[in-house]
Amino acid sequence: MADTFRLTLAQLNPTVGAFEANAAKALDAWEEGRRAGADMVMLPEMFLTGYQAQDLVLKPAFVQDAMAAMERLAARITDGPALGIGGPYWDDTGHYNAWWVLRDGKVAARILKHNLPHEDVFDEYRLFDSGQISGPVRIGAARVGIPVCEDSWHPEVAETLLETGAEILIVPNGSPYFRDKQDVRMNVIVSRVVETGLPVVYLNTVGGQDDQLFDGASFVLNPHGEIAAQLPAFEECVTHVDFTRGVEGWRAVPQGLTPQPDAWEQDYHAMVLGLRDYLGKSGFRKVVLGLSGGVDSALVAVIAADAIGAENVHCVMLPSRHTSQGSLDDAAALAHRIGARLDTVEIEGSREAVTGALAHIMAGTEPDSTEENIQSRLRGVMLMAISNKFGGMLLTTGNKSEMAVGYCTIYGDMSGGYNPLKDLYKTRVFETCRWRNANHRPWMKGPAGEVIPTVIIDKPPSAELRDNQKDQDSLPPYEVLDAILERLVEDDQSVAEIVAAGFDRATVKRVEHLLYISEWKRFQSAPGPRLTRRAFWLDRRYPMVNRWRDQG
Ligand SMILES: Nc1ncnc2c1ncn2[C@@H]1O[C@H](COP(=O)(O)OP(=O)(O)OC[C@H]2O[C@@H]([n+]3cccc(C(=O)O)c3)[C@H](O)[C@@H]2O)[C@@H](O)[C@H]1O
Ligand SMILES: Nc1ncnc2c1ncn2[C@@H]1O[C@H](COP(=O)(O)OP(=O)(O)OP(=O)(O)O)[C@@H](O)[C@H]1O
Ligand SMILES: NC(=O)CC[C@H](N)C(=O)O
Repeated sequence: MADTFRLTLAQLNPTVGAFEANAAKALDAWEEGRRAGADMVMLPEMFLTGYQAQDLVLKPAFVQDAMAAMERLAARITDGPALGIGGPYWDDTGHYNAWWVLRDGKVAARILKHNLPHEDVFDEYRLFDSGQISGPVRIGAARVGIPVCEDSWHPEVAETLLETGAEILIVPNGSPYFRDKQDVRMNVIVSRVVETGLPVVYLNTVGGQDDQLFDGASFVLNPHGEIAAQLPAFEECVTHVDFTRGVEGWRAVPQGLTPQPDAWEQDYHAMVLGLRDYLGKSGFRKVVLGLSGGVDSALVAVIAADAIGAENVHCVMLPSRHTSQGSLDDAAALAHRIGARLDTVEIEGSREAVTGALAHIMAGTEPDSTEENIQSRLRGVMLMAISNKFGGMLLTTGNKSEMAVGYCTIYGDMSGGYNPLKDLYKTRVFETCRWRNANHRPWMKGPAGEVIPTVIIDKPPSAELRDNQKDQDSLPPYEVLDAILERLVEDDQSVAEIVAAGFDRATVKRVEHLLYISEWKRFQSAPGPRLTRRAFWLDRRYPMVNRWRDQG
């Protein structure tokens, strides 16, 4: 019997619901594997339907369609390697998240996911039944055991596979990104390697789906934890891994390891890919955004230029009487540096028209945030008109600090279809601008160099909705605000714990209050790429009506 086994890893980007396009990608990878003499070509979890398909997999017509597409794909897998690919499977016993092994024109095996994730962004108890643990499958000279994603996060499935004769573990994944997740995965898989003494192949999906990013970064570990292959993060890649059998069993032949990005590059790439895929997969090619001369819209414009090319980014400066010359100059400099179109639309005339029309109702009242918000909403009206007319999606720019405390105007600057900064705290916005000015990568479509003028990064943030307004008039300094928010949101700390860590109690209570009273705003906010374990959406599901406050 041959003592070699060649596995093709297809770290590819599917689109939810695009069965034929996903099957075509799988088939291309299979052809590539066949040309390379592979024994098996492997695609990620639920690749045929795209992941996560959420409640679509509760719909009989969707699953029937997917299973029919799978049978059609199977019929084409002849005279070549086996093809492993994820897709739903329903029978009389239940509804499963399955990984299908196609060979010789038919379905050779279906591996049913046993452990269903039901934390953070996952709700698979609601969507699937837990499958019986399947035994290993013989492919060429090797018996492969197949834990499906979450199955590899617990010892049980891998142990059973070892006991039933598995020689190599291959894990198809739909593992969504959060910052430094790769370290978490590596620790999990090292545990499986240590427990079983088997080589483990970890293949992840790549691409954006709504708010979630799948970062690829697939890898292969040999017994004793040696990394034999490391694929790129956030990029598609098809590669072949050879295994040879020696006296100690199968080992992957080590190959070149793609360097992995640091946390700043990970987040930046996640924001770029998240935007590119959200636009591309929803059928958009262009964006429009309000460019204020401030740091948030500057970073969003650069992310957009990197995602879809500056020629597809339409920046609009919408000055009011409170807009400083500095803001006008800074917006112009930014647009010039990235090479994007910049138009100017004055809002002063329409502001006067709106306040005039309301004058008889507002008579006797004092100016307050009402008048400030009208400016913000007029910008939304103008920008949405440009979006409607020319077809670019409006990007909104509120960072995580602002979204957390509701420091943004509903139906005003919150207007827009996607928000690249939604999960990035303001202190990280500044740092990310500096990182992008100092770094350029081949996957960035925008220009290299100092694309964001340092004056934009260094000046005190201002909404410029009234004269001499600064964010710090309404909010604690961002270093303090973000530190408190991180403890409240990411770490679920109590008020007492935060105060014990040295923060002023009144400030902590104020931030807690603002966080809770703006839940409704976030409910109505645009989606954005998930960068942390606690993004505002599926990771953190809080009620909008909530009178509880931490008394600590
Ligand atoms: N629980 C709830 N469910 C449903 N609606 C609720 C609500 N609580 C208040 N509301 C409604 O929300 C309204 C208040 O919210 P909203 O109209 O957004 O206005 P509001 O939050 O009062 O003011 C906007 C804030 O965002 C700041 N800001 C910062 C940066 C940029 C920008 C910008 O616009 O460019 C703005 C601005 O300085 C101001 O502090 C109320 O009139 C009330 O009707
Ligand atoms: N004068 C303006 N021209 C164009 N867009 C504007 C203008 N002012 C605000 N906006 C839009 O509204 C968003 C909220 O901006 P604002 O300046 O009020 O607060 P910010 O959070 O400091 O954002 P930024 O750092 O981008 O200025 C901006 O990012 C921008 O998209
Ligand atoms: N799709 C899954 O089963 C996810 C498993 C695991 N919790 C992860 O995030 O990678």
